[in-house]
Amino acid sequence: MKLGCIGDDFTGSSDLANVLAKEGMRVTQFTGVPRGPAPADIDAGVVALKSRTIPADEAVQLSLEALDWLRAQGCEQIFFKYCSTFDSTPEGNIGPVIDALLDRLGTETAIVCPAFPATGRSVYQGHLFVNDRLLSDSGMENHPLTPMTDADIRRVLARQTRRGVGHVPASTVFEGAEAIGDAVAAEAGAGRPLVVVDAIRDADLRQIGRAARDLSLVTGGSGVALGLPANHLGTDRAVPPSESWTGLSGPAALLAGSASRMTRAQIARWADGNPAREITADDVMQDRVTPDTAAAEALSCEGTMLLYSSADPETVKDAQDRYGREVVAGRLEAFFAATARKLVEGGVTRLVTAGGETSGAVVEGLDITTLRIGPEIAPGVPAVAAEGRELVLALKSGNFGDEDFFAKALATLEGRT
Ligand SMILES: Nc1ncnc2c1ncn2[C@@H]1O[C@H](COP(=O)(O)OP(=O)(O)OP(=O)(O)O)[C@@H](O)[C@H]1O
Ligand SMILES: O=C(O)[C@@H](O)C(=O)CO
Repeated sequence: MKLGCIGDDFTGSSDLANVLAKEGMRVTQFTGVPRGPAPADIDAGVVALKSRTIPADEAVQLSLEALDWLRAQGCEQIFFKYCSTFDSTPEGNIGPVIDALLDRLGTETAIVCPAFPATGRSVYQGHLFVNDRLLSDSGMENHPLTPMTDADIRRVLARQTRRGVGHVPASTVFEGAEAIGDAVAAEAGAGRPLVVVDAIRDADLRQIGRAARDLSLVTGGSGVALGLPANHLGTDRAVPPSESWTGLSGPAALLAGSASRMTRAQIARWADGNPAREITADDVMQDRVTPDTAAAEALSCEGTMLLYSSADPETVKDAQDRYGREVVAGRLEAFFAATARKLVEGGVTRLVTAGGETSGAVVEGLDITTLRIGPEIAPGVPAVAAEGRELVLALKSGNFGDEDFFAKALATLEGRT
């Protein structure tokens, strides 16, 4: 294995694996740090952690365990994947994890680049945009767990790290890999080794990837991984996942715990003509709906049932105020994990989950250890197959996909691409 990756959530990890697979790498996604060795025939491994919103010291600990395992597998370069909207709290976990990885690697410099133009996320003058909005005005300011109220990534990161934060502006990025490499080195030399690099197009990301060839640690959204496979692979490219994917037919179910704008629009589209059942925070907190009853309803309905807790920001905030943010999130995630288990026991072979935390809870709840990467359903969302099981999934980040994502995902999971 040449490229070792650590993802801070499960949807983000499959987003990254998708980019690497499309660029010709043989990639496997692991749930947490594997106990045994990696398969011998892979170019990249993505260790998916559920570390985005846990306490910073726990995120650091898990990330270091992942790093140690990846280095033991012979990885030459480490990639730390976080969200393209830089989801984090003022305490972290992005800064503390980067600091710890650099310390353990015995090096100082890392690129920081959340840009992912295919999904509208660009970094310009150190500020993160979602389409034509600053991050802080994109809806992310209302995120249930990591509200993002500052679009200046340099400032956000500076609050989380003990290292200096530098910047390479777009004007330098447009000059290409050599200029980027020189500018990164100059920032590091000036005591600012965590270097936020502007990127607005895939072409920029490819140049940044070339410039990062000799860095032990690269960090960012999946976009900046676009340029990395070329550094590691010769002409020996894997068969594209779309060509080897067969999919599975059989019963399906949709589970949505993301409160993001796009997921809510996707739910509205699906619910217009298909079975859909809202699970409120009160339903779960007061045991009015249990995994048994929800799964039984989904398994017995005509068509594919969508179970969703997703709600508008006011409703989510109201539930958080009454029950506590972590408590309600934890109970809902446990509910979806247990429901997924019942659904799979009941014969479901295709499962779509929306929301990073929700997807992480479901994958862990299903005891899936290894995921094979299939074809792309939407930018940032591949179909994936649970190794050794009759189960295919789509783990969708909250804001990814367009309004008819659920229908598209079910078709791709069935092999109808
Ligand atoms: N009705 C609700 N009330 C309170 N909390 C909720 C409600 N519905 C979902 N949540 C919680 O909000 C969190 C949403 O996070 P999740 O990562 O699943 O979605 P997301 O942040 O939109 O996705 P992504 O991280 O991929 O962008 C989860 O912890 C979930 O349990
Ligand atoms: O980078 C992104 O936006 C996604 O892969 C993600 O991490 C959302 O949870």
